[in-house]
Amino acid sequence: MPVSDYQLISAWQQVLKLSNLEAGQTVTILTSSATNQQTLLAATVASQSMGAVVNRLDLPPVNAEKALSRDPLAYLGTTPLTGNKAAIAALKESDLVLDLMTLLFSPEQIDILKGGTKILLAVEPPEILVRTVPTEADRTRVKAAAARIAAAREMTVVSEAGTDLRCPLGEFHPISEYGFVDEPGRWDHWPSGFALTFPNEGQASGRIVIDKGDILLPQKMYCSSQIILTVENGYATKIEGGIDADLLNEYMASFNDPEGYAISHIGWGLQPRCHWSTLGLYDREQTIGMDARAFEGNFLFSLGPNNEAGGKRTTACHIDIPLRHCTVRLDGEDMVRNGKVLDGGVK
Ligand SMILES: O=c1ccc(O)c[nH]1
Repeated sequence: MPVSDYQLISAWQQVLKLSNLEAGQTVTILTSSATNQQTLLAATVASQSMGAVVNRLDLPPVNAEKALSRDPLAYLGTTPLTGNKAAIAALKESDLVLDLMTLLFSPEQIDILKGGTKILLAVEPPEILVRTVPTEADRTRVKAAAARIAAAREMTVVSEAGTDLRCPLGEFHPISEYGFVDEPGRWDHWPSGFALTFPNEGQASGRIVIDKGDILLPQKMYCSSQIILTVENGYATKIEGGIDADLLNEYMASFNDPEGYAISHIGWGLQPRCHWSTLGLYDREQTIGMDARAFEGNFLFSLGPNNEAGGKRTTACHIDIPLRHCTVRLDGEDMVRNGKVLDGGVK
């Protein structure tokens, strides 16, 4: 249901304060044709209320003829910034970019962050943003979980449904997503609340069972039958099951890119204000499904790119798959047990 402009402006002011926005700094709000107009208004007013110099950079949409979905996270890599030197220059000159368009997993985003610019992605509907306004406590939990991942050499995941996955770690640093950008060069996503990393290139192995009720994104569907992934040398070499497996297989085959079958990020959800059931209450195009990615105790894995963490793999195909009822271990210690976050996983 709708939130008032006052509520959304207040939420943006809290996020900008947590992001250490200072008077006189430059904020550039990145928009495109799908940008939520109330979010744009609230981000603009909140930035101005804190004394920032505010710009808006509106870019024409791209990829519509290539993507099979209108979800901005469904077709990654090229963005309206690709080859757009003037736009990139403006963002590099900004202290803070509020991305109301979606740059995720783009080489341009990585390049802009290198110069110290902060980027905050925020494209969920206003009422979801207000419900999931980040807090210092979110940052504390997520960073503690990321520190556990940074110290680990192996993540293993098992479930009663039959998941039995082994991911050697160490090649990539973990990524904390807690909803605000408090350090120069940081990217984050509001809403969020999860820690993730990437398996060492080519080393993930075992089996992943996507069980009934587990979620496929960007399909935005709860599986009604099991999908069994065989994982060898870092790639899903077989995707087997019934109609749900057929839907996933056909969608991924449409990219005609073997790199789309690589295991991408792996981690677990830590956001108590996000819920597994929320996806079923929205039409597909009303949300990008961040409740599904961040709900506390999920095991979130994905297929596709790893350039976000410094890997070489860029592919347009990106599938996020949050699983319930998994046990996630780091070097043999339970972080999440059957879908419940334990002390180690930063309860
Ligand atoms: O915030 C996000 C969203 C999608 C994704 O794959 C990673 N992090």
